[in-house]
Amino acid sequence: MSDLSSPEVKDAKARDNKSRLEKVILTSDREGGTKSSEPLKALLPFLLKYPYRLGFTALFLLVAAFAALAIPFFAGNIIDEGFVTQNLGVVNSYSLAIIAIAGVLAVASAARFYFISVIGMRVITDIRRAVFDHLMNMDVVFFDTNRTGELISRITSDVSIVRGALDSSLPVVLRSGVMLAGAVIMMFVTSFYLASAVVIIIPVLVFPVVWLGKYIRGLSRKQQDKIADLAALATETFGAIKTIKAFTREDQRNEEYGEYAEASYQSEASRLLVRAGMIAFVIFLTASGIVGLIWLGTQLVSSGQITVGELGQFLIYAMMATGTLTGISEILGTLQTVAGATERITEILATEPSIDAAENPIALPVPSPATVTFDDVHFQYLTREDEAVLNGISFDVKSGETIALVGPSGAGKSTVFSLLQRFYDVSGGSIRVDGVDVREAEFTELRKRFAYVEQDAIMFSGTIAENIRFGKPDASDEEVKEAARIALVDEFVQRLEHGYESIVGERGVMLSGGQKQRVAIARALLKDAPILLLDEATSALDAESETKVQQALERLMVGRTTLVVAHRLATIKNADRILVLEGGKVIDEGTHDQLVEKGGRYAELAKLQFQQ
Ligand SMILES: Nc1ncnc2c1ncn2[C@@H]1O[C@H](COP(=O)(O)OP(=O)(O)OP(=O)(O)O)[C@@H](O)[C@H]1O
Repeated sequence: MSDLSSPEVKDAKARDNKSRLEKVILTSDREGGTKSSEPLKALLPFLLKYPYRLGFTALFLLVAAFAALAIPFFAGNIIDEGFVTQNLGVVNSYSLAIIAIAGVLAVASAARFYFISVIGMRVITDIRRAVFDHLMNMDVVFFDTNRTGELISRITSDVSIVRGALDSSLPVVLRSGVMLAGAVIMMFVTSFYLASAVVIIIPVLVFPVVWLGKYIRGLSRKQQDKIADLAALATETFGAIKTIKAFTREDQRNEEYGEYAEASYQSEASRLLVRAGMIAFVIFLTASGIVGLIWLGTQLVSSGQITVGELGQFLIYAMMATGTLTGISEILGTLQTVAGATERITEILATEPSIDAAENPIALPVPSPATVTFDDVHFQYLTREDEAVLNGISFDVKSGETIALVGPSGAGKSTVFSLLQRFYDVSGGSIRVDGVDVREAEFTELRKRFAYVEQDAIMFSGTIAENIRFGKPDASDEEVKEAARIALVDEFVQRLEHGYESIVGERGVMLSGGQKQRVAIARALLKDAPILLLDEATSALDAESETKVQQALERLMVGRTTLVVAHRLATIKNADRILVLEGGKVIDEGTHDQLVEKGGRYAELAKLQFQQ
């Protein structure tokens, strides 16, 4: 104890807690976004997984670009030979050549479109799966800290933005890049003098475009953050719709949503304004450049330095080049949005669990002795460092014993369950399950030892059968029905039109509180774990439901070691031992009768809590 309270130890622990907490917090929420200028690079590993498809895309891209570049060359020759020298035979063959090239261009463009769109969708699917997989492996602290709606927004809205870019912007950028290079080369081949004039204009266009692009990226990031705020607010609101209606808070929620939506609109409007300015700038400069070229070209034609056909040919190449520049400038704006979105997605991938898996896990003994030991356990939540929830708790639960945890609200009873399943790590002391420190055991193996019945029975959208089968995915229909029968689910299912195939609704809204609890008990029965963690519901059920749930629970407890956060006198009386928790410590221990006789804190609590 003395070690734990020394200032050095406390400092070291505070530092350790801070670094563990930082690992799970999304960067943008921590410091308003990273300043890294290259979040798009994070997409590369996802793209490079498909070298063949990329190869085909590049091939068709080049074929299409060459075909497009060849057309003006023949067109120039048609002008010179057809108009100027009136050689109509050559015009015919050039025309046929142009049609053949157009055919190649058409096929190559279609193939390029197909390959690149499919890669885009493939990459997006991979990203979505990688992010969800990562989230599934994050610990409870992560979900305590980050808003659900925000996470949903990142894996839907942000991922869609990246998808849009891979689908439409990336092909244009690649195509424009190749076309620009090809057009510039052909311009030099056609007229070195005129091409040099163009090369002077390009940087004047490119620099402001790049500079504005960076500015737009900041704005896009802000816009996406605002959308995440919207999603977070909506998710919370829909999840609490009854409370909101009961407290008649619809207007307030509407107002808040309106504020966020307007803020999102404002930041998008400023981004669009900058982009619009950028487009105007580029169009004006390119148009002026073309006029300048025509003027210069006409001088060269009249002085006989180039032919009319060459000037026509050159102008088509110049327009192609400036056309691609206009496209690129628009897309640079889009790419900045994508960079913002990619950043928000990769931030999720960069988070790490605050709890480390055991490096060399120790196997839990088989068969399970079903024992639990708390040895001087200290604990505070990382997110609330100054509040010690458990302050040196020690107790043993023997095989087959039923232990009731009682204590005032906030005493840390549910926390004991979270620690047992290693949702959080203890700050001091140790917890052993079946003789093995929970930090040394493998997560899945440890969690298989427990059947956890939560205070609010959690239901998943789907049927009653699916909800029960959650306890053992490979259970046969017979096993599901058997569990349902023991947990007294069968009784009410019989009365439903679709029986076990009845839909429970989102979060089980179509079932009553007592029915949900019985489904949760059937689920736990099916899991058939050796240790039962039971967080009894505090919400009052009617007498009949209460009795049914109680009966179902008693059947579930048979032959299992049970730890129960008890709110019912019946449970308390049946317990082998009661642990009284208060101020983060076990302040008393014994059977109900012993503790009542003692007349201490338990007697007071019992009087208040279990009078009825
Ligand atoms: N995820 C969390 N993050 C931070 N603090 C938490 C978290 N969960 C619980 N706490 C705090 O830890 C303390 C113990 O909570 P716990 O839920 O274990 O109490 P309890 O004894 O089960 O209470 P009740 O009987 O009201 O359910 C409380 O002060 C609570 O505010």
